[in-house]
Amino acid sequence: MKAIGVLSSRFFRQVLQRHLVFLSEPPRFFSSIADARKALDESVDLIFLERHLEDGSGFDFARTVRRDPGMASVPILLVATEIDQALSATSLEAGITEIFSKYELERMASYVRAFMNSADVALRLSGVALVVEDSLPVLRFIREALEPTGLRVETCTTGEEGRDRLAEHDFEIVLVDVLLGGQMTGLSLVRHVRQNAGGRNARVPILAMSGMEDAARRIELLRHGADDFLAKPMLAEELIARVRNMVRIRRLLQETEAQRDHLRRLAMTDQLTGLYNRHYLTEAADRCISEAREKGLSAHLLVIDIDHFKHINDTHGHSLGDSVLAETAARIREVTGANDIVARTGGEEFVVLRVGAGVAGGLALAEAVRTQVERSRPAGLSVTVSIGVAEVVGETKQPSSFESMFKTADTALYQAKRFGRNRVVSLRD
Ligand SMILES: Nc1nc2c(ncn2[C@@H]2O[C@H](COP(=O)(O)OP(=O)(O)OP(=O)(O)O)[C@@H](O)[C@H]2O)c(=O)[nH]1
Repeated sequence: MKAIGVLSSRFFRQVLQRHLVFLSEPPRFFSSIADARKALDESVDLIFLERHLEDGSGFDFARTVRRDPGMASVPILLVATEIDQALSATSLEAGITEIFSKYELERMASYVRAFMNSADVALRLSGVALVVEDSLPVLRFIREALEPTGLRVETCTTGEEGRDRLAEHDFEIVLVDVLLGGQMTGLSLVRHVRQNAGGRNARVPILAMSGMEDAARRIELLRHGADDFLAKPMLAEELIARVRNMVRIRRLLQETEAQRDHLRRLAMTDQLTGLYNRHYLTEAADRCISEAREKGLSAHLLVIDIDHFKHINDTHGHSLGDSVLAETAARIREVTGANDIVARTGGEEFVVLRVGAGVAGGLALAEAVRTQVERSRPAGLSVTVSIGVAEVVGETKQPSSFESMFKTADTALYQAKRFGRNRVVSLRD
């Protein structure tokens, strides 16, 4: 961050510097407009200014800065002893960004910190921008404006070409001209992208551009899914600022969605085993069972309970008990399929719901779980499970629910425990 201070008082320079110690490079100071002008030959990100300078007024210097199109958006911060209406009006007219009293330099430091943060974010642009525009000079102008931000710019001259590129690659942002060379207009390209919901780039930010002062067309574009509109001829600074804002908003949205998905996964998952929890099971199972009924498919619900788990805990400790739970869950996962719902519903109890298996499908699955656990010796221990199965046969179309299937499977489990454990009992729901 390159800052300059155009200030006449040596004492005030020191005061200012003390408030700006967080800058990576200290500001370069000048007391005359003539010297400060020379400094503008190199790039400058921020200017501190006083009203009265050795060889003229600070306002004149601000006007000089603003006449340079490359410096149109550089913040100019005026520090003044007294702020009144006349000073504010002249400052505004001269292009000064903000006025701070010499007695509240902490407020100015906060402004500078916020500006640095936003400049940091701006620096991090990456990815590819697609520009669909049939004028080669405009394409060149956009490329030259955007590439220094870190975006790579891909260009094409017709809507058809744009549509094909959008189907093949992910873009950070799309800039589209309203009138294009081929059959497709900018509007039809915008509609194509937005109508293809769920498709690649369906939610990419779109900035429409046109030289026509046609409000109806602008509204139409925005209605069909363009996010912003820029009139030609464009200012490079405005183009960059809008693109940065759009990309930043999209990233915020993506981050929020990722956090939401993560929280959703956490809310439906059992932390110890990674299986679904009871909350998710009760929500999803009723939906699956009623779908099975409507389609005339069978459904099997298995309630799996580790035998004498209290004894395992008491003998080997709670931590080893946890390992037994996690490994038993992994063994159950090995013999179940991607369409089965597998959950841990309580301490040492697991549930599997399978839809669409044959008549003996539930029993076979339960046997597979039982033998897999027994054979694998979770955590190096001799562990067995008892399993109760509730079966709903497809063709009968009898009404059933998760609650009633769970009750039936629980009754079957109770019988399996009573008959000596390490076995499967199946009952019709
Ligand atoms: N390590 C561990 N133990 C748990 C967890 N949740 C519950 N338990 C323990 O699991 C044990 C369950 O014991 P019981 O319900 O008496 O059943 P059991 O000893 O398996 O006997 P049967 O089911 O009749 O074969 C209790 O000792 C609970 O403290 C857990 O997350 N980790």
